[in-house]
Amino acid sequence: MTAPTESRSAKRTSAASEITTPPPGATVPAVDPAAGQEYELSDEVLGNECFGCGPHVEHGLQMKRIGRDGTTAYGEIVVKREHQGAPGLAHGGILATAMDEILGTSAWLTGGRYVTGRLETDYLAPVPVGSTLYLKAWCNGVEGRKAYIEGEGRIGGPDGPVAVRAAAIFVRVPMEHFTKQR
Ligand SMILES: CCCCC/C=C\C/C=C\C/C=C\C/C=C\CCCC(=O)SCCNC(=O)CCNC(=O)[C@H](O)C(C)(C)COP(=O)(O)OP(=O)(O)OC[C@H]1O[C@@H](n2cnc3c(N)ncnc32)[C@H](O)[C@@H]1OP(=O)(O)O
Repeated sequence: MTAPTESRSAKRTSAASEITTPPPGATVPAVDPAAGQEYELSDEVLGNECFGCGPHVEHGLQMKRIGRDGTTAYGEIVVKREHQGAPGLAHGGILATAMDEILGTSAWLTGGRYVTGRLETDYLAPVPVGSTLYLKAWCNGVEGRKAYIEGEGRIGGPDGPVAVRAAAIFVRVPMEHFTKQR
């Protein structure tokens, strides 16, 4: 019989796998003022029908972008009944969506237009319905069209317990990526 071991997620301090860890030489771009402009405009420009951040999407996450520092983005959501999986607890897919939204925000802060290519999520603690999840995401590096972004969600506030961690590759796309589908 083998001795019980600490859970893998408890030992890990980052959600990033080999795939979502930037290669040597990837750099974090200095913030382009134009990217900041997109960010300030985001509620007006995209915050309409977005499930993640649209302020009027009734059962959406209505994530609020509450701050930035360079390419680091801060946000928060309140977990609603409509976001449940197990009774009284947030659905894992909803939490992944919240992470996608805040990580995507950090990617856009690097100065390009990005879509999610790969998203990895670690769930560390259950998130009760009614709680506020405080979200933070930062850029670990950009190489070619790929931005390597990481983040976390904490229950109750910026110093609350970490409930979710995520790491992702966002891929830079031209504007036509969005316009040609319509
Ligand atoms: C999204 C918001 C748009 C609204 C715009 C308006 C205003 C914006 C204002 C503010 C925005 C603020 C925040 C945004 C917030 C949230 C974001 C939510 C994001 C989403 O919810 S977005 C939806 C889900 N997302 C998709 O719908 C993508 C579907 N997909 C594709 O459209 C293609 O698949 C694509 C384009 C990804 C690549 O296709 P492609 O042909 O252009 O390029 P290619 O395949 O060559 O990949 C190039 C390099 O990326 C590597 N690569 C690609 N995929 C990878 C993977 N999975 N794992 C590891 N590496 C990967 C390759 O390995 C290669 O690497 P290398 O260069 O080293 O060879």
